[in-house]
Amino acid sequence: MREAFVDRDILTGDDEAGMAALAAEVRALTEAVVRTGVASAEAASVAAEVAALTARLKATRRVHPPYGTVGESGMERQIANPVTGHLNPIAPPVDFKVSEEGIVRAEFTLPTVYEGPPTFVHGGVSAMIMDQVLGMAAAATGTAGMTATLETRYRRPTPLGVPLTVEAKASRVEGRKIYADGTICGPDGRVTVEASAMFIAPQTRPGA
Ligand SMILES: CCCCCCCCCC(=O)SCCNC(=O)CCNC(=O)[C@H](O)C(C)(C)COP(=O)(O)OP(=O)(O)OC[C@H]1O[C@@H](n2cnc3c(N)ncnc32)[C@H](O)[C@@H]1OP(=O)(O)O
Repeated sequence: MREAFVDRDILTGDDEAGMAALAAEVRALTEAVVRTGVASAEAASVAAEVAALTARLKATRRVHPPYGTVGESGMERQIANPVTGHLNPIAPPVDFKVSEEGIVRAEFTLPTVYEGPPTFVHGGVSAMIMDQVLGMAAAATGTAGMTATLETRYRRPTPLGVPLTVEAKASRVEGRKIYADGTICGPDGRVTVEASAMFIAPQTRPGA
């Protein structure tokens, strides 16, 4: 996976904060779009203004999304990650903390833009969040890998607009394979989603 980390611009301090503020506004815009009740003429007028803003941002483009400065983990931070990335408007974003025991945990609330069944979270969104938290739990063993398998068991509908808890931990490492399990719980503490995944670490090249 190391190759994925080369040739990235690294944002620091004010630059990262400015881009995060932009992403937060676009996130709010996205939620406003799916819930707005304005007439179509007003929607068309707003669309023209948004197109002008998009053109301003496209005036300068990076080859790849940037990373943030190296965190306490010693790893570059993927600030445009679609789950955790403050720079990515499609990320909720979810702020994970990793304990010394390797438990990865976050509390988060998902707005309407992630709706699947009426008033509940889309199952693919839950799977995406689980993939991320399980991957981070695997990485907490000291070895990150690519998701090879991801099994989700949807026990109950996951509600929108209320605090949810997600948690994961690696269960074992077998050679290049790292196994992890996790859950999403509703505000009542009951499990809504269980997931298990297996990650495969990159093959070590001779001399690498
Ligand atoms: C702090 C950082 C936190 C990061 C969190 C990130 C979370 C998000 C992670 C992702 O979303 S990654 C994106 C989704 N996953 C992919 O796109 C993976 C696509 N698949 C691949 O790239 C390769 O198939 C893979 C790297 C998974 C494996 O390729 P390899 O060439 O390294 O595997 P290889 O053929 O050498 O097989 C090694 C072992 O794994 C087994 N294996 C390989 N792929 C498998 C698979 N898909 N399912 C089950 N077993 C698999 C294979 O049978 C074999 O078992 P044995 O050693 O027991 O013989």
